[in-house]
Amino acid sequence: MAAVTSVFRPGLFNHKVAIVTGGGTGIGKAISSELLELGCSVVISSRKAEKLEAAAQEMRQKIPPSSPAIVTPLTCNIRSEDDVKALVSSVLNKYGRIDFLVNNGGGQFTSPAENMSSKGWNAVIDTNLTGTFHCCKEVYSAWMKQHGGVIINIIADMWKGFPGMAHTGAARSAVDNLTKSLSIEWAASGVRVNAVAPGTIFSKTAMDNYKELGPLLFTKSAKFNLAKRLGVPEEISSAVCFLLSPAASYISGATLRVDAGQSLYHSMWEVPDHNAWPQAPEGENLDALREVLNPKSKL
Ligand SMILES: CCCCC/C=C/C(=O)SCCNC(=O)CCNC(=O)[C@H](O)C(C)(C)COP(=O)(O)OP(=O)(O)OC[C@H]1O[C@@H](n2cnc3c(N)ncnc32)[C@H](O)[C@@H]1OP(=O)(O)O
Ligand SMILES: NC(=O)C1=CN([C@@H]2O[C@H](COP(=O)(O)OP(=O)(O)OC[C@H]3O[C@@H](n4cnc5c(N)ncnc54)[C@H](OP(=O)(O)O)[C@@H]3O)[C@@H](O)[C@H]2O)C=CC1
Repeated sequence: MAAVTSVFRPGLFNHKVAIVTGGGTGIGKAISSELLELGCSVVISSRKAEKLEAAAQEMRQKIPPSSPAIVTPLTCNIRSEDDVKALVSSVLNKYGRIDFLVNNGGGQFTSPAENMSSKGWNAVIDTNLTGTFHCCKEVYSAWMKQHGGVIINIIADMWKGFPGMAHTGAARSAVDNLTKSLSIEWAASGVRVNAVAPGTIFSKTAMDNYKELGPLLFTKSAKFNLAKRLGVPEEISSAVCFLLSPAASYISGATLRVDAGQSLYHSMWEVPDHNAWPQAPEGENLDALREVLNPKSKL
């Protein structure tokens, strides 16, 4: 299979250093691979050491000889502040700098809100909101406050609510807002903070997260955007690389929707037909509406 090649200039990120959470799979793997190709050393980080090591091995094979970049796998559960502190400290000990942070690690399960346990709700909020906060805060305090840098938060298409995944919708909306707050608070340190909101992006790992429901969820979702197809992780990676690059030097506090217009289009969530809604108030407008709906009716 042909390798994807970055549209950006080789050497664009030579000698820069990035942390990409969830960097060993799906979207994070595409981002890490593109950064490595462009000369940026990348620390890929998530909870499972074996998975990370395998991903790092695969990435090493693909770094072009012209790139000075190194990939380092380091485990970290972003839900734990201590883990995040240890990660940032290890990166600074090894590389002496952190130019970019990509908060990509995260996820959720599908469930109607009424069936979510408090533990399940908290797992998703802790991962996607608090985990992102931990990483932003630690990288800022330990490095970017003095040296500047760029942070990208990966969120989701939660603009019209997120039925079936209400926990993640709430967490990602919060991260959208956090992105704006941090961009203002940290501007004077030369830190840009932006977010990317992907549409439905296919990767094997993303689909497998939903077990037997995965293939149906992803295939069904393909028609709910203007492209009439699913996105792939490389289409998120190029947007992230743009926002990290000097080409985005005047962009901060923004969220870029990379969703082929999915968020403008209709939702895949069907509201069943029902008669449970309160009736409209009687009056001339309702009478006129009845006439339109049923012209022969005697009102
Ligand atoms: C077309 C549809 C998709 C469109 C949008 C796509 C968006 C994507 O984000 S795709 C990427 C998907 N990838 C992931 O979600 C990967 C990361 N996800 C996770 O790690 C989990 O989903 C997590 C965030 C919930 C964390 O899980 P875990 O580490 O196992 O958490 P805990 O062991 O601490 O306990 C969790 C607690 O949460 C509840 N729970 C977890 N999974 C489910 C489930 N499948 N169904 C119902 N409930 C679940 C449950 O209460 C767990 O507690 P216990 O019952 O005691 O185990
Ligand atoms: N694919 C899609 O359609 C969309 C994805 N997104 C978001 O994009 C991001 C990447 O998802 P995608 O690549 O598609 O799916 P993946 O399931 O492949 O990636 C999720 C990554 O997050 C890591 N992760 C999960 N929990 C933690 C944690 N507590 N600490 C550290 N790392 C963690 C996982 O690694 P490990 O389990 O080893 O910790 C994994 O590498 C996620 O935040 C996802 O929710 C947003 C919108 C749409």
